[in-house]
Amino acid sequence: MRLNIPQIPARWQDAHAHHRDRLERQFAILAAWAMLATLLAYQFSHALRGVPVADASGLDLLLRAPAYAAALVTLAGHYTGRPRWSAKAFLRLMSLSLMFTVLSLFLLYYQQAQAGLQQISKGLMVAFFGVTLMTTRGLRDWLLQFLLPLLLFVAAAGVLAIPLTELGPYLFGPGVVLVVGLLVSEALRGLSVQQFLSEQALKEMATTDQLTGLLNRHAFLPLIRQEIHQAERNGQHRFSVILGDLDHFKRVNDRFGHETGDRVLQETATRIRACLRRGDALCRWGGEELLILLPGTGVRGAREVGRKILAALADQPMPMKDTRQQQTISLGIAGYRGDTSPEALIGRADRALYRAKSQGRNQLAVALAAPAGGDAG
Ligand SMILES: Nc1nc2c(ncn2[C@@H]2O[C@H](COP(=O)(O)OP(=O)(O)OP(=O)(O)O)[C@@H](O)[C@H]2O)c(=O)[nH]1
Repeated sequence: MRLNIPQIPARWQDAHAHHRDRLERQFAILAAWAMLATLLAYQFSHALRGVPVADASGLDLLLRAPAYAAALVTLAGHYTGRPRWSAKAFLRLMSLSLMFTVLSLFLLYYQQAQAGLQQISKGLMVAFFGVTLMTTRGLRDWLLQFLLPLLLFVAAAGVLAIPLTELGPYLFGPGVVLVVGLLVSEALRGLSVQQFLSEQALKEMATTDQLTGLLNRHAFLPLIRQEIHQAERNGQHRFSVILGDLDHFKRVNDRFGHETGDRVLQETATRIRACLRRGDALCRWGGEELLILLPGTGVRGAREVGRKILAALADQPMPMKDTRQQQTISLGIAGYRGDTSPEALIGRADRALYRAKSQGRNQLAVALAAPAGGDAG
C-alpha cells in the first residue's frame, strides 16, 4: 500500500537504510514495552472485563507465550546486545507472534467460552492496530504479517469445524481497525521519508560543492583527520593526499567564457573520479583546485594514481565551445609522514604542487618528508 511516498534517490539508499534501521530500532523498543504491558493487562483482567478464563489447564497461557517471548527477546536484544538481529527482524518477530497469540486465543475462546467473544474481539482490535504500526515496510510486510497469519487462521477454523460466517461479526471491528491502522502506518512512513529527504538534502548542501557535486573542504578535513588518528594508533597505516590544480585555467575562462570553464571543472571531476577507488575521497578544495585522499595508499601508489589522472586529462581533449582543447593538470603528492594536522600535510602537497607548476605543468611532484620539528615541501 502506497500513499504517494517519494522515492529515495539511489545515492541515498545506504543512508536511508541506516536512518530507517535507527527509527525501527527505537520503535521496536517502544512496541516491545507496549506489548508486554498490554499482554499483562489482558492476562490479569478477565474478571474486570467479564471474560471467563478459557482454559484452566493453562492452554490460554501457553498461547500467549510466543508474544511474551518475542517482546522479551526484543528487549533483551536492545539492552544486552544479544541477539544481534536487525530491528526489522525484531519487529517481524513481535508482530507475527502477536498475530499468532490473538488469533489462536480467539479460536480457543470461541470453542470453550463463547460468552467472552465480544471482549476478545476488542483485544483483536488492539492487537491489529499495534501490528499495523509495526508493518513499516509496505505491501510485502503487510502480506507477511497479516495475510499469512489470517490464512492460517482460516485454515485452523476449517480444521476445528468452526463456520467462518459465525466469526464474521466478531472480526468486522478488527478488520476496520486493520485498514485504519494501515493508513496511519503508511502516513507515518511517508512523514519519515519526507523528513529523511529534507535532512539529507540539507546535509548534502552543507557538505558538497554545488558545481561539481564533490565534497567541499568542510566535509573533507574530518576525513583526513580520521586518517591521521588511525595512522597515529596503527604505525602500519599509510595514506596519501594529492592536490591538483588545472593548468592555465584563467585562459579557458578568458577565451571561452565562465560557463565553459564550469563545464571543464565538472568534466575534470568526472575523469578524476574514474581514476579512483571506491574508498578514495575527492574534494573541491578551492576554485580550480581539487584534493584527493587515498586511504591505505603510500607514495608509490599515489604516484601511480597521479600518472593515471595526468593521462586521463591530457590524452583526451575536452569540449570547449565549438572546439576540443587539451586541458592539463599539475599535481602535488604528499604521503603521510607523521604530520600532526591536515593543514601540515596539505601544506606539503601544496609546495610539491608549486614545484610541479614551476617545472613546466602537466606533471606531478612528490613532497619531501617533514623534517623533525617542521615540514618541508
Ligand atoms: N569557470 C570557473 N572558473 C573558476 C572557478 N573557480 C576559479 N576559477 C578560475 O580559475 C582561474 C585560476 O587562475 P589562476 O590562479 O591565475 O591560475 P591558472 O590560470 O590556472 O594558471 P596556473 O594555475 O598557474 O596554471 C581564475 O580565472 C578563476 O576565475 C569556477 O568555479 N568556475
